[in-house]
Amino acid sequence: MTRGVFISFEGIDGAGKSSHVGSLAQAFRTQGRQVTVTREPGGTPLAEKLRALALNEAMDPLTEALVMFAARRDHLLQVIEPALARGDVVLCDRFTDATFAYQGAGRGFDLDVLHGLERWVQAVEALPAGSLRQPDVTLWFDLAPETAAQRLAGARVPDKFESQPVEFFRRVASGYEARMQADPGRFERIAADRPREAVWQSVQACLEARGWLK
Ligand SMILES: Nc1ncnc2c1ncn2[C@@H]1O[C@H](COP(=O)(O)OP(=O)(O)O)[C@@H](O)[C@H]1O
Ligand SMILES: Cc1cn([C@H]2C[C@H](O)[C@@H](COP(=O)(O)OP(=O)(O)O)O2)c(=O)[nH]c1=O
Repeated sequence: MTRGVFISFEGIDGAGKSSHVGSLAQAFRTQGRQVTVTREPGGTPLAEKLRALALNEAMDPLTEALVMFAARRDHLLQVIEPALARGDVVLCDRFTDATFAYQGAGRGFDLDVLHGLERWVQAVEALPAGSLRQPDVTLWFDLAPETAAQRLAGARVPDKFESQPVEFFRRVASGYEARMQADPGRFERIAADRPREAVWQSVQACLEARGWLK
């Protein structure tokens, strides 16, 4: 049976990642793969309710981290694990790196606590004890916060995170950088400051190089 592949998309708000999720799903489907497209926080009825709270209500950083990980646990068990077990390609718009980048680096919340939550939440039955479910590859759309802010201006009504100042997103970007340093083999850094077509070529090239797209 075909092995499932778990691909996450990361980057600061406005980096341009969502534009490529649908194109990648189409590319995999064209090659005969079943694709599950999903997002975090969200992806299940419960996790979508938690998303609405996390994106719209003020809360302290620990509460925010717990809400993100609670949504993630439900999403993993209900959607991601069954899809991987079926052999699907799972395309997930954000995963745990976003919690380290936004709650950890952005809000300054304790990284040790986040590591602890990661260990609890991402231990799943399909993996041996001690291993965690992580994406097979994480596409990090890297863009200067000023450029992302220009792209977002007028594009949509900002939520709680999108209305943060440029300084916040500088910290978030440094959080992504740190996650990449800690697990370089998992990350593909995509230079997102180029026209959409050039960014798309890079996305395809990364997945071809890993043998997942032909
Ligand atoms: N390569 C690009 N160049 C210019 N604008 C872009 C590019 N990619 C996306 N955009 C625009 O930038 C905004 C944010 O893109 P989006 O895909 O929603 O970002 P994200 O999902 O990372 O928050 C949208 O208005 C989108 O049309
Ligand atoms: C998954 C996750 C997202 N977030 C934030 C990042 C984004 O600002 C927001 C939602 O992400 P996203 O779905 O990318 O927003 P949009 O659909 O508006 O492009 O949640 C966290 O703070 N922590 C997390 O763990």
